[in-house]
Amino acid sequence: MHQHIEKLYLSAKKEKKLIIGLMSGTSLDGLDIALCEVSGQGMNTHVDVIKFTTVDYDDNYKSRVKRVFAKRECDLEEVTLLNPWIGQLHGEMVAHTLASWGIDKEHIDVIASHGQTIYHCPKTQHKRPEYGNATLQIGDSDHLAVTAGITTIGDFRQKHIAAGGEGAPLAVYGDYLYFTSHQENRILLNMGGIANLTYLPKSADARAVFSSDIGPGNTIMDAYVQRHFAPLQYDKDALIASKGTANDALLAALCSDAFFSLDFPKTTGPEVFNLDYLASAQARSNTSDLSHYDVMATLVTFSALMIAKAINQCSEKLTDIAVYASGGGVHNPLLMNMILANCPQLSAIKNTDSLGINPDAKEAVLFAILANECLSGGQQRFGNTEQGIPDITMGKISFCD
Ligand SMILES: Nc1ncnc2c1ncn2[C@@H]1O[C@H](COP(=O)(O)OP(=O)(O)OP(=O)(O)O)[C@@H](O)[C@H]1O
Ligand SMILES: CC(=O)N[C@H]1[C@@H]2OC[C@@H](O2)[C@@H](O)[C@@H]1O[C@H](C)C(=O)O
Repeated sequence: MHQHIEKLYLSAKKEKKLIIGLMSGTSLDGLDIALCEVSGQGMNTHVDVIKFTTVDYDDNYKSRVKRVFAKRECDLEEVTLLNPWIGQLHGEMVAHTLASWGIDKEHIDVIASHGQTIYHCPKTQHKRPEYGNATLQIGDSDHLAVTAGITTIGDFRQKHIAAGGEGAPLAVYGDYLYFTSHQENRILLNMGGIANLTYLPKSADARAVFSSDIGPGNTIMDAYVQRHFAPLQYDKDALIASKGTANDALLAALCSDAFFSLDFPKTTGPEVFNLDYLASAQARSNTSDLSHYDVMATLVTFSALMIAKAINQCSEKLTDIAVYASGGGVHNPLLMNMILANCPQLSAIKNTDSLGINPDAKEAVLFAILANECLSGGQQRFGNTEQGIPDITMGKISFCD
């Protein structure tokens, strides 16, 4: 037997594994690295996040990725060069982080790598009947594995599409396995660049759960701040938006996109919700001369209203429901207060800290759970392909030499 297959086989049988979950999201802020001790599988999965950090991307990374990120047209040579370059960079980031934690790579069973999404394109978006759903993550895991010297499981989204899904949100798998409660109905809300939610009724009926993207979380706000308030990268603590007033006409134009009328589950990305989307809404609503502060106030209201609408749609069927938030949006007080104000059935929105997972680490933990399922799971049945949850094992395995 090949030594790597044998090592993986032994890892798969272990009671507890050390898995590094990696997430590089649509905000391009940094690489989230979660060192997780994972035990069990399926509904018996247990995760302890032993260490967590975000390694910030420098301007060089951001500007290189932005040349191709969410762009319909770009230089194909650039994409080809970025694919190994990001994989190597992520490998170096993991190696440096492990060294700073004083942890030997030999103790790590596998890395679970999301890669960097550069284009997401479900059928509802491209509307070309000859093609199916599609998404592209780069930062190839062979390069990551060789650089870090650790077996890496990556490219999780393609199997989801191959089995009939849109390649996202994959959150439903981890959320169902880790956050399902028999005591309360839950919504897990994540607000990164794009906001999404997972609906987890306490019946724990796998055919009733689903995850769906909602629309923008921070992505348009971040892009606007980067263009008009450089060198700021985002509206820290909503200091900019708090100085403005939301404009009703612009808000109505922003909320009118057909995406918001589609049923759950659905997916989207910065390919749709970007500065061009904002400019078009401003042109249609005659609000192109609004102050930057008023635009920011409108954008945060837009995100909050669409998120609240999605929560309200989920809670229609259930009277008591608890919402647990994660992602960088939890740090935006204006966003959080506006969501709560528009969900009259909720007395509070907690964050996933209260369920044992740091809200900034949650997506990286998800990929550690998916890697654990790839190695030791595979028995969980959702019976729910039409809700975007095919019963599949995701991830491709890259050995380190
Ligand atoms: N203190 C803060 N105040 C306001 N916003 C904040 C704060 N901290 C983080 N954010 C927002 O959170 C964003 C990062 O969120 P996160 O890391 O969850 O995104 P991501 O994982 O890249 O996105 P996605 O989940 O869509 O892939 C920042 O770009 C910023 O907009
Ligand atoms: C294609 C892609 O990278 N989508 C991301 C993005 O970021 C949030 C939202 O859009 C979600 O659908 C997804 O990530 C999370 C981790 C998911 O798949 O659940």
